[in-house]
Amino acid sequence: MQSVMIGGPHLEVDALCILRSISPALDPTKHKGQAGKIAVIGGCREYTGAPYFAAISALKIGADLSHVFCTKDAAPVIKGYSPELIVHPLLEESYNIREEEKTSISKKVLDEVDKWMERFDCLVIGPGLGRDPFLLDCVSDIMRHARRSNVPMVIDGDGLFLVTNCVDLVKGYPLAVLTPNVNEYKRLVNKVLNCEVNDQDGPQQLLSLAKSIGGVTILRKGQSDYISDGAAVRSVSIYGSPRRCGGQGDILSGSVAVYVAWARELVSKGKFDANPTMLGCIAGSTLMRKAASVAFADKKRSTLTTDIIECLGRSLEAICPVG
Ligand SMILES: NC(=O)C1=CN([C@@H]2O[C@H](COP(=O)(O)OP(=O)(O)OC[C@H]3O[C@@H](n4cnc5c(N)ncnc54)[C@H](O)[C@@H]3O)[C@@H](O)[C@H]2O)[C@@H](O)CC1
Ligand SMILES: Nc1ncnc2c1ncn2[C@@H]1O[C@H](COP(=O)(O)OP(=O)(O)OP(=O)(O)O)[C@@H](O)[C@H]1O
Ligand SMILES: [Mg+2]
Repeated sequence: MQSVMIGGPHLEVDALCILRSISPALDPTKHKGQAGKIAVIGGCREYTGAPYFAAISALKIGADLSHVFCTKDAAPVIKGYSPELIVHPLLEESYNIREEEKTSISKKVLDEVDKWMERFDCLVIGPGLGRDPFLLDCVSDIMRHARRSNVPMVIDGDGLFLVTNCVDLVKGYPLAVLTPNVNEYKRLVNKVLNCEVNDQDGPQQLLSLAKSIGGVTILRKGQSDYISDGAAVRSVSIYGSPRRCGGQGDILSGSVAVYVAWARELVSKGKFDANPTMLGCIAGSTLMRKAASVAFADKKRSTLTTDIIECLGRSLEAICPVG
């Protein structure tokens, strides 16, 4: 069993070693699906880019199948971005339904999503989800079902808005990963720890937050990404770019989802002695930051999220050649 050193007394980890150890070889004996099946739950009338960014990033990193569960308005738009994605127009927003049909529709949404649930190796909940109360209630039920099926879930974007207002959805669930940005982290600390973010001892506060929620892994995004499961704290500072265009967190959520799925399989086979969600966050963050640096080297100030997505493949190849 390879007990990968995921950081000594200091917090920085050997991120490249972990990324190489988790990235699977392309095994000719494997069949479609075995390299990972990811589902993004997000995409509404207001946002269609974020779920696309998360889902296509998962595919470009190496998942075999990438699904998007979104609202009927968002589906044709996201389908139009790419034939590679399997887009399910199943979610509903309040403006589109009558009060008296809410119960039947939320049951129908849950039944439809549930038909797929067991097949997924990791969910990404929140990119471009929006904040419609009815939609968020349906997603809450989907999360409860995912927990019962032991499906890992990366919570990002408006999924963090949902979880911050209802922490019990992830409380005590070790397969939950939260990926807050600066705003989302501040709101989570305010709500759960009932205090302000204190960067005098940021890692300790992050560890307390993860411990207080119980079991979850939190990836606090920033100039360095800090990661804690309530037991340990690690950081990833390698690579990265000074460009802060919107959408990079969506790439990260798709990247972490694939790596959590791959790490979980290796840990279940006894090949690693570490928390798969910690490993997945370290690897997912490293690859996203490498791709951002490669894209920035080329596009500089005009670097966009779509440029970074196009650099995912060559960035992984540079670190972990497919041979
Ligand atoms: N191209 C796209 O489609 C993109 C869509 N995105 C999606 O946009 C949505 C919002 O993401 P952001 O990164 O902008 O979210 P933020 O939480 O950083 O900010 C959203 C806005 O809402 C406010 N806000 C958020 N939560 C609040 C709360 N609880 N109380 C009061 N004000 C609050 C913030 O101050 C800010 O003005 C997410 O679903 C995200 O996935 C982003 O990922 C960027 C790219
Ligand atoms: N100041 C920074 N310097 C270098 N890299 C950064 C910096 N801030 C964030 N990052 C990197 O960019 C990634 C995305 O973080 P960001 O804070 O942009 O997420 P976000 O706001 O959720 O993005 P999105 O617009 O997709 O919602 C992080 O994983 C982190 O590695
Ligand atoms: Mg975000």
